[in-house]
Amino acid sequence: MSGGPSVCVAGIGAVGGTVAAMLARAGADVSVVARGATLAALRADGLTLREGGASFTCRPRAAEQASGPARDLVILAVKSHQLGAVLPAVAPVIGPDTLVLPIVNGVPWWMTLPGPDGVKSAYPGAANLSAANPCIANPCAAAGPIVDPGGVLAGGIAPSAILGCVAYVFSTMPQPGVALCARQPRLVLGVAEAGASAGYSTGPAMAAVMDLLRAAGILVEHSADIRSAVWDKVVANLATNPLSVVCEAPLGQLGTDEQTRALIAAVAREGQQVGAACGLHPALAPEHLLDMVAAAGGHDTSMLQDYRGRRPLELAAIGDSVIALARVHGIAVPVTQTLVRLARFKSTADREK
Ligand SMILES: NC(=O)C1=CN([C@@H]2O[C@H](COP(=O)(O)OP(=O)(O)OC[C@H]3O[C@@H](n4cnc5c(N)ncnc54)[C@H](OP(=O)(O)O)[C@@H]3O)[C@@H](O)[C@H]2O)C=CC1
Ligand SMILES: CC(C)(CO)C(=O)C(=O)O
Repeated sequence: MSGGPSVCVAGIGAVGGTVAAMLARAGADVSVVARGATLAALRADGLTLREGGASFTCRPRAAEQASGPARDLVILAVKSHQLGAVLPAVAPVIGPDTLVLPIVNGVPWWMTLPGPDGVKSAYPGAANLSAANPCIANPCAAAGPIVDPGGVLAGGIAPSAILGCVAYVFSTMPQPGVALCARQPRLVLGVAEAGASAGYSTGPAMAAVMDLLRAAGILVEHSADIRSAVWDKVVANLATNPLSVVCEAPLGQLGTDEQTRALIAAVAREGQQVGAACGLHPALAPEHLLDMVAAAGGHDTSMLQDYRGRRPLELAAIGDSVIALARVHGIAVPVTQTLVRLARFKSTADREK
């Protein structure tokens, strides 16, 4: 990345709106991909970020389809199940030197996870990936088809371009084009693909992205084991997001009530067992997770925001993928399954009314 970095942010909701505005405020050349009411609001009134008592408005170039020269950085900030559909809108600005930063919850499509036999199985992108990149020996066999149906993402984004990312963000979008950020966003970044040790050179470019994000006011950490860092966040979301929908309660309430604390701890333990069986090293102790949840106060999880907005829930990447991996490894996850089922029932039943 040289000169002024150019960034395209796809998905201007709570997270994309926050990050795009922070980058624009720091002087980056920001363009955005948006649609519908959000696109109309961006064109009419620009993008506004509210944090603390402050408000900042910028006017990034906004379109349904990105165009122009390849960008230094493309940020994907849509729900996991929306990634496949948004990819064609940003593909024209992903060049050979573009880095792609997905700020997305759940088990990521790029994550390599061996099955119990350590052998790759029928993951749709597996054949292509392995031919293009011999380092990807064991794509996430059980979760791949769930988080990347048809292998669209695996086939469309070079593994070496992807920056692994874990997002600790507390944002909402109360009206189209207006992002509300409750506390300073924190991102953990790491080389996503399995081939770091085999000559991929995302290191210096990743450092430039980290500097850019820091200059924008985001807390940025590096993880040498991004897959385990991702798993900690998967577990946190698994333990709180479906439960937040079932209870229709903000995080702080879930983290202080004895009944819901017991459920959070039970799901966290199940999720950690699955991660450990996948060869990961989850480090987030259930007690620490409970403290974090209790400290989150009145914030609604992104899944509860979707439920309240009558939008589909991100249950595939956050719930189904973990349940599928548990099945492959022969691990029982009864509390997780129950909460995922209840959240799905509740959201589907409500949307059908
Ligand atoms: N909100 C939060 O605080 C946190 C969220 N996350 C994760 O970050 C990711 C993004 O979440 P969040 O920002 O909350 O989600 P939002 O639903 O608020 O934002 C997603 C945005 O992407 C847009 N979008 C989706 N598909 C397309 C498309 N094809 N073309 C153009 N725009 C599109 C949506 O538009 P439309 O409204 O038209 O569908 C929406 O504006 C998720 O994985 C979430 O779990 C992680 C940490 C915290
Ligand atoms: C729990 C939280 C807010 C943490 O960043 C999150 O990831 C979400 O809302 O989905």
